[in-house]
Amino acid sequence: MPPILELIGLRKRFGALDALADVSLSVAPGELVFVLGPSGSGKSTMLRCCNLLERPDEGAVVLEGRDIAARGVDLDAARKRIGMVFQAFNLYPHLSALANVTLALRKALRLPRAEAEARGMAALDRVGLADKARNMPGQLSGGQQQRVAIARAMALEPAVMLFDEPTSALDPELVDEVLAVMRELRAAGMTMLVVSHEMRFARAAADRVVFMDRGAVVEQGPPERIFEAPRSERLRAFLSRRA
Ligand SMILES: Nc1ncnc2c1ncn2[C@@H]1O[C@H](COP(=O)(O)OP(=O)(O)OP(=O)(O)O)[C@@H](O)[C@H]1O
Repeated sequence: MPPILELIGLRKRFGALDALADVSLSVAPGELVFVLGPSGSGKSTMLRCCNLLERPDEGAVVLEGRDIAARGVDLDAARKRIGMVFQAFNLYPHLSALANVTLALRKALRLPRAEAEARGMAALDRVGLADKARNMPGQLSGGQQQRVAIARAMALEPAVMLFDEPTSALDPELVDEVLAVMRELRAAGMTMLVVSHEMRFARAAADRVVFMDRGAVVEQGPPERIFEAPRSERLRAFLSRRA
């Protein structure tokens, strides 16, 4: 099957720093690719290049067969195909859980209110929060807020979902409920690119683990190979620091 998302030769500099040195990565439909690496290795920058929140200096971001990093591409249209979930949930505090989800549907997809609400309720139901639809974010736990953010991204029915440290802002006891929702999404066939430090999740749910260091993909493979038989010295050192 052709990749749904392909990064080809991405480079990104911030001043003198090569945040991405030459990153290529392809993600197959339905695949969950887990990205790990030390702080500052370029994981977030790579993820943000996928939806052009950062514009790469060089390289292509091929989404569903089209380079969306090329000049003249309608970025709004391309971004509707990519959902993103951030470490900070970024919900509007003055809008209910349902309104946070439907706002994107009404603005981005221009759905009529009734249709947006029906789709929004279905998305909240999938993350187990149908009964909290009318709650304001302040009336939800951090884990519940992140599940609303996942519902918001998912409701757009994107081709790919990007997760940037989705559980890092959560109290430890709330992490599992968010990871469980992500596992269900994967089981439902969603294509996911996940930057996280949750190694347990990588072992249990990733199809492939990608190790980045100093702006480059150093090593990648199935989780059991990456964790049990790392090949590069840099990955071995990284894993031993985290053991
Ligand atoms: N907007 C920016 N301006 C300048 N430097 C930046 C910018 N964004 C990222 N960087 C730098 O680029 C490098 C890669 O950052 P990035 O956030 O992609 O790393 P990361 O692997 O996601 O790190 P972490 O695990 O700490 O989130 C870092 O040295 C960072 O300081």
